[in-house]
Amino acid sequence: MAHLIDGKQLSDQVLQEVASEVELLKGEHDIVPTLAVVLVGEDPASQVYVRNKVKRATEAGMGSIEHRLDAETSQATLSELIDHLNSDPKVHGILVQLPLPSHFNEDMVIASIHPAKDVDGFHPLNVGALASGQPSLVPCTPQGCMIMLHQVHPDLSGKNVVVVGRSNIVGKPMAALLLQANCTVTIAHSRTKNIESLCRNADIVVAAVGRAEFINADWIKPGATVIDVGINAIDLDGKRKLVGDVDFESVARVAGAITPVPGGVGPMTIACLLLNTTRAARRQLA
Ligand SMILES: Nc1nc(=O)c2c([nH]1)NC[C@@H]1CN(c3ccc(C(=O)N[C@@H](CCC(=O)O)C(=O)O)cc3)C=[N+]21
Repeated sequence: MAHLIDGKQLSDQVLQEVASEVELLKGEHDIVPTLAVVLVGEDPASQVYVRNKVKRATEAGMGSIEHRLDAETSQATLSELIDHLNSDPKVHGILVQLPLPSHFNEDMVIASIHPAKDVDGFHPLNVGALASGQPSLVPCTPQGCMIMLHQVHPDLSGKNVVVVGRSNIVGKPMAALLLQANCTVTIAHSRTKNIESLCRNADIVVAAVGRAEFINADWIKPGATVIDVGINAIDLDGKRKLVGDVDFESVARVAGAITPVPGGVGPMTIACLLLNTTRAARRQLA
């Protein structure tokens, strides 16, 4: 059986560090690092994530502000809210929950967030900084994956890594971070040829495709490390169950180390979001 990389436990460690930094910022600078979360529409899964983010922020001693807008909200109204949060000195981080309802231009919304408050790391300025090796605010999920990988591989140098998925929020920034850590990185996607044998040669596979249990044991080199970014709700005997992009049961038998779903990348994403918020707050001191 593969070693289980416990995201819940590791995220608790990160959150303890976050809580200490919050105490410092309060004691030495009299500021309460504060995250504003904007949720448009009623998507039930999004509501769960937002609730978790706010809960963890509170536990770490941080401030949090929730803005819920209904699904019919106009782009102009959302822009006004973001402008307001951009100029509010008590707000250090802004997260607009994605995806937005289809009438929004997501790229425009992301670009309207002040880069210094962009705790998702999605603003073009932060994307460019990461791509050119001057990372500032780094996307939370890839950042969490790197912390998990470092648990198993203190030195990632020279590892062959396949990232399955090329999204702006996971695949691309993940590849940039791995490259910075001196890995040899391949990004695989729906048009990739021989994707299975490609993965089978990898020391590390990062699965971020958004398809339930897509990757099975045949894709994995014995002893490889598998990071499962997927969070898919499936129906099992009439009950809602969360599964990853990896067929955990079969892959855990061949992998050397694997992250579970739930309790893997998800909690690390939230911990890194709050870490980014303290970093943003500290930079805004200057
Ligand atoms: N601007 C933006 N930034 C995001 O970071 C962002 C987003 N939009 N939209 C949605 C996705 C999804 N996401 C998750 C974070 C934590 C868990 C998490 O902690 N999941 C728990 C299980 C939670 C449950 O039971 O449903 C776990 O994996 O153990 C899941 C999903 C952040 N996202």
